Amino acid sequence: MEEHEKKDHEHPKNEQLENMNVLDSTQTVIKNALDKLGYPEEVFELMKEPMRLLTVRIPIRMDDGSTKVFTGYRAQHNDAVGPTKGGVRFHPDVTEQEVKALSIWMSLKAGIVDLPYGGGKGGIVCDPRKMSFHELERLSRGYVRAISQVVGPTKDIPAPDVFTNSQIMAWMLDEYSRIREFDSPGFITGKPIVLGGSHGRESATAKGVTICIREAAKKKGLNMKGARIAVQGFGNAGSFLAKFMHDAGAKVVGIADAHGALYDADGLDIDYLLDRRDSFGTVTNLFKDRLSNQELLEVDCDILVPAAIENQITEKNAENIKAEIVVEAANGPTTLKATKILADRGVLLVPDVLASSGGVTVSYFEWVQNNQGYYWTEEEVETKLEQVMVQAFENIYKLSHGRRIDMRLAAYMIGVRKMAEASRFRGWI
Ligand SMILES: NC(=O)C1=CN([C@@H]2O[C@H](COP(=O)(O)OP(=O)(O)OC[C@H]3O[C@@H](n4cnc5c(N)ncnc54)[C@H](O)[C@@H]3O)[C@@H](O)[C@H]2O)C=CC1
Ligand SMILES: O=C(O)CCC(=O)C(=O)O
Repeated sequence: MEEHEKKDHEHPKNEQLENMNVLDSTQTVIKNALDKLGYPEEVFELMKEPMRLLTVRIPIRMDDGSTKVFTGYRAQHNDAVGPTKGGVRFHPDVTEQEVKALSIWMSLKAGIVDLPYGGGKGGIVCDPRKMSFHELERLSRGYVRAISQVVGPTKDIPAPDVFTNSQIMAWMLDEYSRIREFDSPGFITGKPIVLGGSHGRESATAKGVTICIREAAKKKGLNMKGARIAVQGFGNAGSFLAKFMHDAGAKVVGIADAHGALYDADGLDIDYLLDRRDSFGTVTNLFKDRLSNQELLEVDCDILVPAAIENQITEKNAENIKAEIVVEAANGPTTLKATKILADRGVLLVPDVLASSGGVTVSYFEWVQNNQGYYWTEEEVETKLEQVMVQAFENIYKLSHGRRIDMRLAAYMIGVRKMAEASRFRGWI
C-alpha cells in the first residue's frame, strides 16, 4: 500500500510532462488530417509508419587504427507517388523514431510542393565535429555500401541535412557510382555543381523560408524593412536565412548555434558572423557575452525562426515567445502543445513541412536536370522555386482560414492527399 501510494504521488508529475516524441506528434496530426479529409482508418494504418526501415551497422577504421562501429538508418515512408527522397543526418542524437518522423515529414513536403516523390530520410549516430576529414569520408562511403540495395535514382534519393554537406554528397555519389559501375548523378542531390549539382540548392532551404516569411509578413501587415528577426541555428538553413533577411533590410537581432546565442537589439553584424562561422555552423563560442539557446527564443522580435533541431518551442516557453510570426525552418521545432498555445495567442506559425520545403524542391530540380543532362541557370531555378513556394503558402493559408484550423493541420491535409490517392489507385488501401 505504501509502495502504491508513493507511485501514485510520483506519477502525476510525469504525466504533466509534454510528450516530446516526434513520431507520436506527427502521427497525431496525420490522424487529424485524414479524419478531416474523410479517409478511413486503414489509410492512417498505412501512413503512420514508414513502409520500410533499414538499420545498418557500419564498421569504420579510425585514424588511430582502431575500428568503430556506427549505427545508421534509412527510412522510406511511402513510395506510392514515386521514389522516396530526403536528407541524411549525421548527429549524436539521431534515433530510429526521429528518422521515421523525418521520413514522414518528407512525404508531406512532397505533397505540399507537389513533387513526384514519397518521403525518405536517413541518419547516422555520430558526431562529425569530433571526426577527421578522412574518417568522415570512410563513414559516408560505408553508409552507401550498407544501404546501396534500397537506394538509387529511381528508388530513393538522399540529400544533405544536419551536419552533412555537398562534400559528403560527393563521396556518397562516388561510392554509389563505383558499386553500380556507371556514373549516377541522379542518385543523390545537394552535390557540388561540378558533379551535377544545381545552382541554388545550397541556399534553397533558406530561400524558401525567406519567401514564407515575406508572405506571412504580408498577411500580418508587417513591413519587412526594419522587422526584427531572431534565428536559432546558424548552419545551412539559418546562416543563409540571416544573410537574406539582413540584405532585405530586416534587422537580425539574434542568432544561435549549438553553443549559445548572440543578441543585439540594434542588429548583429551578419557578414562578420558569416565570415567567422565554421563549417558546422558554429560561431557563438567566439564570444563571451552569450545568451542560451532557450533565451534566444524569448527575445523581443517580430519574427522567430527556429532553424536547428526538434522540440525547441514547447509548452514551457510558448507563452513567452514575443514574435508575432514563427517560421519553422527546422524540422519539428515546435511541439503540439506549443503549436496550440501560439495559435490561441494569434501568432502566425508557418509549419516546417511548408517552410522548409524549398530544399527538397530544388533537390527535385537538380534530379530533373541530372535526368535530362541539361542544366539551368540560377535565375531559372529561383523563378521556379518562387512560383512553387508562393503557391504552396497560399494553398495552406487559404485552407487554414477557410476551415478555421491552424496552419500545421492545413499543411498536413494538403500534404497527405496525393499520397493517399496514389496509394488508393495502386490498390494498397
Ligand atoms: N539543409 C537542408 O537543405 C534542410 C534542412 N532542414 C532542417 O533545418 C535544420 C537545420 O539544418 P541545416 O541548417 O541543414 O544543418 P547544419 O548542420 O548546416 O546546421 C545546424 C545548426 O544547428 C545547430 N545545432 C546543432 N545541434 C544543436 C543543438 N543541440 N541545439 C541548438 N542548435 C544546434 C548547429 O550549431 C548549427 O548552427 C534541421 O532541422 C534540418 O532538418 C530542413 C530542410 C532542408
Ligand atoms: O533535399 C532533399 O531532398 C531533402 C531535404 C530534407 O532532408 C528536408 O527537407 O528535411
